[in-house]
Amino acid sequence: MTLTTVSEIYAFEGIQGVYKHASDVTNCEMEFSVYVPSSAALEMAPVVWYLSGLTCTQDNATTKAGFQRTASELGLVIICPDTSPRGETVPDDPEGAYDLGLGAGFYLDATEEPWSSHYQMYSYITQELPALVAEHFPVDLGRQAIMGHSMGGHGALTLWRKNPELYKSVSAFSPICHPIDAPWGQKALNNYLGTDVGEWSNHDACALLLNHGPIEGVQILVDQGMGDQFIEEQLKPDQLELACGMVGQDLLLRRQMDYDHSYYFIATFIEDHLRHHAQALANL
Ligand SMILES: N[C@@H](CCC(=O)N[C@@H](CS)C(=O)NCC(=O)O)C(=O)O
Repeated sequence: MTLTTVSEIYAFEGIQGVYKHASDVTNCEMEFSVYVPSSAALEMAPVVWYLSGLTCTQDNATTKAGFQRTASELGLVIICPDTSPRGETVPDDPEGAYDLGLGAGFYLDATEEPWSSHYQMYSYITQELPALVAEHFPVDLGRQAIMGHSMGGHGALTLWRKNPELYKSVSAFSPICHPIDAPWGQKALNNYLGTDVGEWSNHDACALLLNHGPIEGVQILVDQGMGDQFIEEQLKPDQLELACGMVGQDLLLRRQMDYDHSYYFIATFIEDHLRHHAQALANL
């Protein structure tokens, strides 16, 4: 599969790159970023996938999360995909709202028209992009972790719980924990998957845990700012805590006083998340 380099910049002795490629899965051109630490020249590196939230591209986390210093120290490759398919032919929210369509792929495979021909972000992230990355970068796909923010936190938790054999470690900032019970999630699931609420539960972290049980030996790390304006209506961390408690899933939910939903919050704690993943991946 062909890859085009958009940019490559030297950072903390590694390379922060942005790349684009034609995706057969999302049926359009996609961009993503990869940070490769210098240690990957000697040994294939473990990978952390970072899934972003509503309105984001690969660029937000790459330029604002500040992960490069710790990734370099720990020898982690960090991959930031885009949050949706892109381009003139890709459908968007009819009213131009930020919570559906472009920038709002919700990390699932849409089954409904007009979304299904492009909005296949689940298959893109779990299959097509890893295969492409393995062809072009020094990555050990036997050691993968996944994390994300908000909609990307929902993506990280659901992709992990559906694929524990792929992702050996998981964490999230301010995740949408229970999308079937939140306006952002209900709008997206209704549009992308149709009205069958039974199907929605395959894309809801709380429902997946309750229906399929815990993953032994994995601790979920979640940071949630208590000054986040979306906490009550959209994010519902208490629901995740309840679901984990009910099934015996190990969860470290850190309620961080005063922090909001922004990248300042993420930048403050991302080092802890990368150390959490490095430790889990080192034990494999
Ligand atoms: N634009 C929305 C909020 C969108 C939002 O907060 N997006 C988060 C993810 S859910 C984000 O990361 N935004 C981009 C950024 O801060 O760089 C609003 O005004 O209510």
